[in-house]
Amino acid sequence: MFTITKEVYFCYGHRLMNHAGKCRHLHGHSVKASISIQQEQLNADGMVCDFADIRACVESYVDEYLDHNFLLHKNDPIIPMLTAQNERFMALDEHPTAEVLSKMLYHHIKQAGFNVAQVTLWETASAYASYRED
Ligand SMILES: Nc1nc2c(c(=O)[nH]1)N=C([C@H](O)[C@H](O)COP(=O)(O)OP(=O)(O)OP(=O)(O)O)CN2
Ligand SMILES: [Zn+2]
Repeated sequence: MFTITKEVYFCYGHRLMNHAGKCRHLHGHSVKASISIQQEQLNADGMVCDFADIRACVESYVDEYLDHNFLLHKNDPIIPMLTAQNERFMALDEHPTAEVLSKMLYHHIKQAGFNVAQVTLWETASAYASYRED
């Protein structure tokens, strides 16, 4: 089994509504997503797939939904204020944690046809979450 990994960087603002500590306040992250693709066999070019194809797939999703966006739970009371100010945000059914965001990226990449093994989202230099389906 071969596995390749591509890293993509972007940033977002968010808050975790029910967090007991500082993360319930509005704040932002400059993050790294690490996307691993696996295949039993290499293609005719000797690759699992081209790193550039992974980047294009991930960046199209990131640019549309995540990068420089504000990620909020759908029940966050700040949403009406952002709407009134014509500010950009995305309301999620789940809390915008690193776990949830790595799962969202995983599903997009899988739906695009890649044999994705795992997505890891580094939210800070010391904290990351991974999603995979075994
Ligand atoms: N399981 C999770 N825990 C936390 C998440 C998360 O997504 N999943 N998110 C946050 C905050 O949004 C943010 O990521 C803060 O994380 P933390 O590691 O506490 O950040 P710090 O830089 O302050 O931590 P240091 O220990 O000072 O490096 C919180 N928890
Ligand atoms: Zn955070």
